[in-house]
Amino acid sequence: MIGTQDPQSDPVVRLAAVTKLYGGAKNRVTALDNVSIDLHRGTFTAVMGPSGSGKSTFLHCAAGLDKPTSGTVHLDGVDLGPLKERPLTRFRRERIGFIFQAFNLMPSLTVVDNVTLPLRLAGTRPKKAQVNEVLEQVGLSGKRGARPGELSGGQQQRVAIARALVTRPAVIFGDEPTGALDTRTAADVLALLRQAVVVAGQTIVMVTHDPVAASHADRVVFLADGRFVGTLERPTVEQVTDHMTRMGSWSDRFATNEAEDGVRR
Ligand SMILES: Nc1ncnc2c1ncn2[C@@H]1O[C@H](COP(=O)(O)OP(=O)(O)OP(=O)(O)O)[C@@H](O)[C@H]1O
Repeated sequence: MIGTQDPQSDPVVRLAAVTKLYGGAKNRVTALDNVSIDLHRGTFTAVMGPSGSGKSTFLHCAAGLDKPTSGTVHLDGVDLGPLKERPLTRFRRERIGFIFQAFNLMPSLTVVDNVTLPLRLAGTRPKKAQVNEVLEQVGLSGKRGARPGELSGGQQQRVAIARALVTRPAVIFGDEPTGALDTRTAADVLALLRQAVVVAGQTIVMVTHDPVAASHADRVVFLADGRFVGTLERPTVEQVTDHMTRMGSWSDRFATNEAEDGVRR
C-alpha cells in the first residue's frame, strides 16, 4: 500500500548510524547525530525541522553529494561509502534525480535538451518515446522547443521534474522544490510529484519548510539538532503545523513516545 513502510521490502534508501561533523576540534558542529532511517520504494517522504537541524546535510549524505563522518548509506542496494568520486558521480547521474528550489536549468537549452541532459551526460542516447512520455507526464508536450526564460516558474520546475524522471531514478531528492513558487503553482507541482509516486511507483524524498508541501507526502520525518525526533504518517497540514510549533520544547518527548514509528534511532 502506498504510504506505508513495508518492512518486507528492501529499503531504497538506508542510512545506518550516520554522523556528520563539520569544523575542527575547536568549532565542531554535529550536523547529523547517529541517524538511522529506512525509506521504501514508492513512498513520498518529507523531511522537516528548524533551521540548522540538519535537513540539507541529511539530503546531501543520503544522495551521495556528501560523505558522512561515520555510518553507512545504501542507495538502491549500493553502499555509497567505498565509491570514489567518478563512480559516485556516475551512480548519481544514473540512479538519482534532483529537484532544487532554483530549478537549475540551462538557460540556453530548450526544454527537450534540458530534460535529456542527464541521459546525454551519462552517454545514453535519449529515446524519443521516453522523452515524450515524461514531457506529457509533466504537461509540457507543447513547450518542447521553449527556453527556460520563456517559461513560468511552475513550468520551469516541471522541466526540472521531467529531467529528474527521465532517467527513471531509484530516488528523487527534492530540496525545497516548491520554495520559489506561489501557492497555487506549488500545489500543481506537488500533485505532479504525488502522481509520480502513486502511478509510477517513484520514490521521493523532499526537504521542506512548508507544512502544506509536507502534507502531500506519505510521511513526514522531523529533525532537530541532527536527530530524528518524530514522524507523522499521512499528515494533514494542521498536524504538521502543530508538530513544528511544538517541536522545540517537545523534542525529548517525541524521542520517547514515537520510538515505534519505523525510524530507527
Ligand atoms: N559546510 C559546513 N561547515 C560548517 N558547518 C556546517 C556546514 N554545513 C552545515 N553546517 C552546520 O550544520 C548544521 C546543520 O546544517 P543544515 O544546513 O544541514 O541544516 P538545515 O536544517 O538544512 O538548515 P536550513 O533549514 O537553515 O537550511 C548547522 O548548524 C550548520 O551551521
